[in-house]
Parts: sequence; C-alpha cells; structure tokens
Amino acid sequence: MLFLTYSSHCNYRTLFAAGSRSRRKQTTHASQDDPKHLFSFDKKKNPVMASSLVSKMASRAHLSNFSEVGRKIVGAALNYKSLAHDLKVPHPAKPIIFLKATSSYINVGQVIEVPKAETVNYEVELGVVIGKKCKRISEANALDYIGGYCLALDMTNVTQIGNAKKMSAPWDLGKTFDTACPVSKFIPKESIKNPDDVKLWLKLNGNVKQEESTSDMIFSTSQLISYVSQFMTLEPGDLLLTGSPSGVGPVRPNDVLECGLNDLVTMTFSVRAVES
Ligand SMILES: O=C(O)/C=C/C(=O)CC(=O)C(=O)O
Repeated sequence: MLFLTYSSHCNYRTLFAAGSRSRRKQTTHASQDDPKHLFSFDKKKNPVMASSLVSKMASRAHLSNFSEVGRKIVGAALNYKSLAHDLKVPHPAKPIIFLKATSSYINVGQVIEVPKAETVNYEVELGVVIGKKCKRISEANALDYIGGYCLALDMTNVTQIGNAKKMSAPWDLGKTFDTACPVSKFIPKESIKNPDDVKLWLKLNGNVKQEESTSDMIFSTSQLISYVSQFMTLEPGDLLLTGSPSGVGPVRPNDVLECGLNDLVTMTFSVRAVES
C-alpha cells in the first residue's frame, strides 16, 4: 500500500516496507536510503521533515514501478546524429514524437515477440522516468522534473512502419505492438549526473551492434522534455524514450539481445516468433 501524501493515517512502517521492498528488487543504492539514516531525527520534533521524507519515499516507491503505474510512453525518433548519418537523412528541425502504449512494456524475464513474416528492429535507448507533473515547462527547468531513468529497447516493426509510410498513416502498429518496450529496473535520478552523457551499448547474439554516448543526441534530454510538455502534460511514472544511436537492425527468432547503460545496468531479452 502506498501513501502519496502525508496524512494522520500515514503509517511509516507500511510505507517504509513498500519502499524497502521496491529498493531490494530494483536498486543497489541502499546507503542513501538506509532506514537508520533516514530516521535519525525525532519525528515528533520535526513533523515537516517527516512529512517531506514520507512523500519522498512514496514517490520513489511509485516511480520504481513506472512500467505499472506510468500512463504513457513518449518516444523521440531520429534523435542521434550517428543514426541520421547512417540513414543519410537531415537532422530534424524539431523533435519527431510518437507514442507507445503502456501495454507494450515487458520486464526482464519476458520475451520479445516478432511476427514470422515481418521485420522488427532493436533500438537501444535511454529512458527518462518523469518524477513530477509538468506542462509547458522551459528547457532550463526541465531536468527538475526527472524522477529517474531506465534502459529501454524501442522495438520497431519496420514492415508495419513501411506500410504506414506508403499510406501516409501513423506509425502506431510499428511502434506499439505487445512486447515492443522492454525496460530495465528503475535507475534513481542521483545515479546519473548528466543524462546527456551516458554510454549505451547493445549486443546481438554476443556481437556489439550499438555503442554510443547520449552526447550524440540531436535534441538534449531537457529539450525533449520541454518540447513534449508544450503538447501534453507529463505525469509521474511516464516514460520518455530519447531515441536510438546508429547500428539499429533486425532481430530473428531465438536471437538474444543484451544491452547496458554506463556501469549502472545491463539487461538481456530473447526473441521468439509469433504468427503474423
Ligand atoms: O523510419 C523508420 O522506419 C523507423 C524509424 C525509427 O524507428 C526511429 C526511431 O524510433 C529512433 O530513431 O529512435
């Protein structure tokens, strides 16, 4: 059970237990949330501090479940200079934004499904988990609204996107099929000092296919958050996929994808065929 704001009914023990369970599963950053450290003040003498602490813990527990509680996944396409160079396309003048349904999330242990007669590409990406509700925020303030991060794969059905392009139709069927958004555990915001300078890599069956720093992004993390927030309210738990560097390519049944972000997280997913 989670309490998002402090109230007279708030039960520190229950709330702490929720946060603690979540941390055990999701992170190794025990020291900063060590209960002894967090509770080394007198709650009766410091009610404001207690209230703020409870909110902070509730918020962390909530965000660490972003793939269950988030209401949208917003993607940025063609956001790496290296990919634009590979594809021989100009840099977009404004971010190219698409949505993925949250039903496309899968977590480690689940399998990516690929229709037998269609081509699905892997795309490794930095995912930004929104921490606070925001609407029409400036680039200067955008990083304040980040709650944390994850490593993500923006699995993309290029057969469907090709069909959509021919009809000038939206890309949805190529971006938001079931299993199209494999994600890692939640990475606390403090673990990444600068989201515009983290290293992403991906191996397909043990061979490196993608390896790039987010410093190659065309639009920075703050530019993307600010831009998206001009059009839609971003809410806690929403995920922003920041685009994929060069080296994207197709997966086949029984392939194994392994990817990583700095030395913070790695994740592995396998691929299976399903009927088209
Ligand atoms: O043009 C296509 O067929 C597909 C493009 C993408 O999937 C682009 C991205 O999503 C990206 O660059 O991250």
